[in-house]
Amino acid sequence: SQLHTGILLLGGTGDLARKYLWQALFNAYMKQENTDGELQHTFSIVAGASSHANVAFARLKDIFDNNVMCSDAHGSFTICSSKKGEFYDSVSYFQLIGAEDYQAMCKSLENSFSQFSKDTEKKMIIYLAVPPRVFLPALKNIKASCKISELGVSVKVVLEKPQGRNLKSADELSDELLGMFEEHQLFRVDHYLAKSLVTTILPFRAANPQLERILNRDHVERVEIFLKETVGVEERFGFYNDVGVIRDVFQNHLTQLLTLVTLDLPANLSTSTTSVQEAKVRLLRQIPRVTSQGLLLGQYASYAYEAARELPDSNVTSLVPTFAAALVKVQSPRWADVPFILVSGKKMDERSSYIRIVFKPNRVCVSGCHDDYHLGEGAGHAYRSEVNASEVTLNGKGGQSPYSSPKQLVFQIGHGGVGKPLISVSTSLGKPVWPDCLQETFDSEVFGTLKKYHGASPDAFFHATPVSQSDAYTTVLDDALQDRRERFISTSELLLAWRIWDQVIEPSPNRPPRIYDAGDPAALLNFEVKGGRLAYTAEDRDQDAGEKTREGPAPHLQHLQTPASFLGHRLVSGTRESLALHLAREIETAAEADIMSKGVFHVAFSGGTSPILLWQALAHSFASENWANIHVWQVDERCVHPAGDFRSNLFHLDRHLLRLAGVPWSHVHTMPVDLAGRICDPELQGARLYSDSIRKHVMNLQMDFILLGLGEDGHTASLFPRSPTLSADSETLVVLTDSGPKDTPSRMTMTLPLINRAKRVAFLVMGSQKHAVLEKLEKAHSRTGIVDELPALGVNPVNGTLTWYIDYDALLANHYEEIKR
Ligand SMILES: O=P(O)(O)OC[C@H]1O[C@@H](O)[C@H](O)[C@@H](O)[C@@H]1O
Repeated sequence: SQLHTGILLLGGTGDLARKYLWQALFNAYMKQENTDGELQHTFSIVAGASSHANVAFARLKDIFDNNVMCSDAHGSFTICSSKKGEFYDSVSYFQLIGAEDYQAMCKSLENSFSQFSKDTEKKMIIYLAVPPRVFLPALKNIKASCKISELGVSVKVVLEKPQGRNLKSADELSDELLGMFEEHQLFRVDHYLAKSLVTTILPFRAANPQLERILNRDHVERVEIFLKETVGVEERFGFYNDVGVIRDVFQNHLTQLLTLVTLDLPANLSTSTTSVQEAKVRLLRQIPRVTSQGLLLGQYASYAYEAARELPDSNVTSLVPTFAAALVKVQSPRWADVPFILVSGKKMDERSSYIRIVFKPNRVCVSGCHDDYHLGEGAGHAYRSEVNASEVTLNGKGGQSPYSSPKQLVFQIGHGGVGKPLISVSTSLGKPVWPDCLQETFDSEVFGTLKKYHGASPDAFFHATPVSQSDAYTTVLDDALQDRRERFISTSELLLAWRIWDQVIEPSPNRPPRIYDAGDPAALLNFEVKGGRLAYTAEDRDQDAGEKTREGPAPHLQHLQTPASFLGHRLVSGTRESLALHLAREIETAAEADIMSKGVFHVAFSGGTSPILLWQALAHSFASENWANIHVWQVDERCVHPAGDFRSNLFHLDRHLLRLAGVPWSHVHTMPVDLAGRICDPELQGARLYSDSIRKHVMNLQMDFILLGLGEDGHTASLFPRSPTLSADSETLVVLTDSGPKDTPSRMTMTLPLINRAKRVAFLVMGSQKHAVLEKLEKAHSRTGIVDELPALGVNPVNGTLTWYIDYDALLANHYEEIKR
């Protein structure tokens, strides 16, 4: 008999298709080639996207050259290479924009199906690897234009995430989809379910009834489900900034993993296709919604800085979480009160994804307790069913006590320093039965030099690795081709999973994420489970360990000797993130001292992208009661409408500091560049008005802290080379200037005499593009009359201090790049 499958891949030139789907399609194509079975299975493949065919084919060619590979599994390399050519030639492409494009595409599909006889079974897969806003319009067009069901073709739709933004929108989307297709035609992908190790979880459980008997509240202390990544958002800001970590991985991957270890096993796993989905639905119904008490959020320190470059128009970056930890409960007789701790983050100390089931200690230790397992501080206590002492350590391997490890069952899904995905069972739990899909393993290839694995020696476990190491998308496609639904998400599952996260999904200024440094050397994210709550263990400020790492270079740079001064003034250097945290800390200390002695602190900020990290650090760590005594000023401002123009310094200051920190508006002194809608009109004397405010509020015209930046041409504030404003007399505090780069708005700026009266002045200089100008300053600074060329050299506080904060990129440029490598 014969089977023909037409695959329509929408988003065929996109990121997902490039990274995974074309390879998976090619694997499926080769698999059919290698099968000598009776069934003759042929494919036709149509790709669709919004780009013009010329552009699309160039991309497809590039994908086939660089991303689609022949491997050992494909047999002879020469044959495989020629098959790859054949496969590529068989792909047709359609630019899909309007209805007529869909009609042309459908015609071609219909033609390819009509070539087959009545006896041929015909199937079609519509794979939607496109942003969700395209799902419905694309499907409606296909429904309207393609008459394939009339040709006896059965249709399946494969959908990627995210499906909705919250419960309501997911519900609406599902309604629309179910208006067009039957439930059994919808294949919602969660690629985690198709990871090789994850596919073995249920068979492993079924093969081990003795373990199944202890997978319950009487025996399980807690379950940790972790997905830690070392990468940041990279080139995906457009997607991620709208989504955040909870929508990105909690609602789907982590929730799904939770169901796999907790669902009641269906009686016969292999015979039923829907019973796993049904068991998951029963389980999901027993999970109460996650509340804000059970949730911690974080954002890596350079996120807003990077996002501001990628998405200059967005104003929500400050609250988007890139890290979260959540406490989930399953209110069933089997699992009630067991804490499920779900954690995921970008830019973490290691890449690792796993489910770790920690069993309760079952012995009472009276003496020699150092050999016994315990969770928290103080040995000697034994059986502990409460979780209030369980601290979850995110920084460093496994975060165990120095004592011997607990009994545990670990599903190491990926990475974590081990060479293969593994199921690992503490030897003290007895030897498990490995079903056919797993094979026992213990070799140096797996553990390399790793001494500790989830807090114990690797040989304290029995380990097995999946026999099949297929990549997830190959499995996804294979399942869809074979109509296997158990690893896809049903509509009920999807909606129940959204329900769990619905209350905590929207970022809120009342719950700003904690800012952490990449890799979190200060262990700022470790937390405790206290009753029904999660709480960070480390204070954001005042912690010794944190202090050290914030001030010193990152570990791999410890041998890096940087000078202690620059141009005769104090120099602080570090990575971009550590520098921002350090400077924030110094501003806080200065503010606390001044508020204590005179009740007020006047700080003036420059604009640009460099201070964003600093503002973030200040907004999230600075005690809110202090803001009541702080006045915020602007060093300079561009002549644009401040409210909606991202060129405005105030716009960024507001987005990353003022609105988050709750600075009282009466203390925010914005430069009056917009008076009654007239922008920097000299007649209205905005500069004089700002000078008057300074005279009114600031004793002796002495600002307590002025933050300056440095331009590549040597400018600072808005004092540009060869500008008449450089020779302002000591009574002129603020001026309008149009001496900046051509074609940019003119500006309002503080003058050198005002800046030089300040108590503390800081230059913040970040990025390798600033290296050359720093060298220029060094060479020129002892020359006289140079300020006109390099205005930054005119900054010399008369009675105050000057500190240079320069990040490694700016200070060391290429040399730093080499060291990092
Ligand atoms: O562990 P994997 O397979 O690399 O998957 C993790 C990825 O999963 C994706 O679904 C998320 O959108 C990404 O943000 C995340 O990086």
